[in-house]
Amino acid sequence: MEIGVRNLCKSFGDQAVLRDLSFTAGPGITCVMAPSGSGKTTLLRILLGLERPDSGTVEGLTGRRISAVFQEDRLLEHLSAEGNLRFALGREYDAKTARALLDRLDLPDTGAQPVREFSGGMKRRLALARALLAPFDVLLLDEPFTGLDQENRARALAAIRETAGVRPVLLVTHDTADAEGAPVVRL
Ligand SMILES: Nc1ncnc2c1ncn2[C@@H]1O[C@H](COP(=O)(O)OP(=O)(O)OP(=O)(O)O)[C@@H](O)[C@H]1O
Repeated sequence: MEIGVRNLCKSFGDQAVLRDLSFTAGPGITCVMAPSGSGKTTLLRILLGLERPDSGTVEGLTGRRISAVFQEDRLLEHLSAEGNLRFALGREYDAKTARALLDRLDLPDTGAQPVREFSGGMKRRLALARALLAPFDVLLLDEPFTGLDQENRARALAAIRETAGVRPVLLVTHDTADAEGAPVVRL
């Protein structure tokens, strides 16, 4: 399956944010390179159906389950790692599957410790784990490696690649290193 973005335009007042943006995202990772303020959040909000474009269309998302890592972690700070995953995944939560992924992401067992006591990188990895554990057809990742060192970035990228398989992933970043051979779309 693929996502087709066709001639997307979006302005706020007289500020054109997306100007005739077109691209196709096929199986696996497509990197969206976006300098700050270039409209990446606006693009993701349009893909999530939270914002309407002025013109243009998005193909391939109707009826699809989208899982996302947002620019902010959007975790429940008073809950533990497990509490966050249980809350988000409901009946889909499986302790063994979750632990295996958290191990892959190098997130140790933090027991009942609330997320507010986590480091930024730990929160980011938990947000990524939550997105990867949810059932999805399409994955939208907004700078998922923020706060991760090289080693953990590589682990996270490998986990994303393996989990997504042939399902489309839009990996939004301003770091060229994140592309690693994936097709690149520039905003
Ligand atoms: N609802 C809105 N009303 C008015 N202007 C907006 C709105 N949303 C975004 N903008 C403007 O559109 C431009 C692009 O915003 P957007 O958040 O999409 O960029 P971004 O690439 O995600 O930026 P950053 O990487 O800094 O988060 C910005 O100049 C922003 O001020």
